[in-house]
Amino acid sequence: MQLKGEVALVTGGAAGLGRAIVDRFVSEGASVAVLDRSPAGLAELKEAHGDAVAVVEGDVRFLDSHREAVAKCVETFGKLDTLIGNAGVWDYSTALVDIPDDTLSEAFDEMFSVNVKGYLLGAKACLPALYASKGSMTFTISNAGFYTSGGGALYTGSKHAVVGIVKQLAYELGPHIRVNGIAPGGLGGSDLRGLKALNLQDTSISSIPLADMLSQVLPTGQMATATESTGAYVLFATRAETVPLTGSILNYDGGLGVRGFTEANRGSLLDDHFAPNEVVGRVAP
Ligand SMILES: NC(=O)C1=CN([C@@H]2O[C@H](COP(=O)(O)OP(=O)(O)OC[C@H]3O[C@@H](n4cnc5c(N)ncnc54)[C@H](O)[C@@H]3O)[C@@H](O)[C@H]2O)C=CC1
Ligand SMILES: Cc1cccc(O)c1O
Repeated sequence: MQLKGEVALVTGGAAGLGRAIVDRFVSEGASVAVLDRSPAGLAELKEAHGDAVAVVEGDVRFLDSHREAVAKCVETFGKLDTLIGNAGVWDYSTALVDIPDDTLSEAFDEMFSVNVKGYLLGAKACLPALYASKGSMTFTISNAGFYTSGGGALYTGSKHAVVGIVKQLAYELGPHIRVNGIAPGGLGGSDLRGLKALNLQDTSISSIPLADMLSQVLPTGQMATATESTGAYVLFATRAETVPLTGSILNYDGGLGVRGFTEANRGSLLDDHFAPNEVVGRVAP
C-alpha cells in the first residue's frame, strides 16, 4: 500500500473522479476526509468505507465549508498530509454567443466560484495543517486547461486559471508544501453537472456518448474511466516518489495534445509495418 498512514482531504469526493480517488486512496492505506455538497453521495461513501473516511457536507464556494472539513479531518485522523482539490462543474461547451446577455455574469460567477475560488479557498483552509505536515496539494484541471473545445469559454477559462494558480502556489508555498496539477481528459464514470445559471444543473455528462467520440480522436484509442485515472493522484501524494515534484501539471488525457493535424493515428503506422503474426516475441492473446 503506497499511502499507508497518510491522510488526504478530497473535495468533490462523493461522485465521479473524486469518488474514485477516495476509493483508491483508502485501498492504498490512506484515511480520507471528503467535502461534498451531496448528502446522498457522502452517505454512500461512509457506507463503503466506514471509519476510513470522514465526511463533511458543504459547498466549496465558502471558506467555512473548507475550514469545517479541515477541522473534521484533523480531529478524526490527527493530521492532514495532502489536499486534492477536485470539485467542479462544466458548461457543456456552451458558446459565448449562445449565453443570454442577462445570464452571462451569473454563469461566470457560478463557474469561477466553484472551479477557481473553490480551489483557492481549499488551499487557504489547508495551509496550517499542510505546513505542519510538510504535505502537498494536487488540483484536478482538465484538457480544457490547455486546449479548446473541452468546454466553452467559461469552463476553459476556469481551467486555464487553475494552471496559473498551481504555478503561483508552488512558488509561494515551497519548500514546505508541494503543489501540482493533473489534467484528465473526458472520463467514464462521471456525473459532472452543468451550470445552474444555464439550466444545466440536472444534466449529467453521462448522458453524452463521450466514449464513442473520444475513441476516434485519442492517440490511446479509448476514453479512460475515473478509476483508471487515479494512479497519478496516488503518485503525486506519495512522499517518497515526489521529492522533486512541484509546480508540475500532468496531461492525463489520452494524448489529446498529440492527436495529429487532422486525426489521431489509428495504429496503422505500426500495423502496416509489423504483420500481426510475424512480430517476434509477441505473446499470443
Ligand atoms: N468528467 C470529465 O470528463 C472530466 C472532469 N474533469 C474535472 O474533474 C473534476 C471532477 O469532476 P467529475 O468527477 O467528472 O464530476 P462529478 O460531478 O461526477 O463529481 C463532482 C463532485 O463534486 C461535487 N460538487 C460539485 N460542486 C460542488 C460544490 N460547489 N461544493 C461541493 N461539492 C461540489 C459533486 O456533488 C460531485 O460529488 C472536476 O474538476 C472536472 O472539471 C476533468 C476532465 C474531464
Ligand atoms: C471532454 C470533457 C468533458 C467534460 C469536462 C472535461 O474537462 C472534459 O475534458
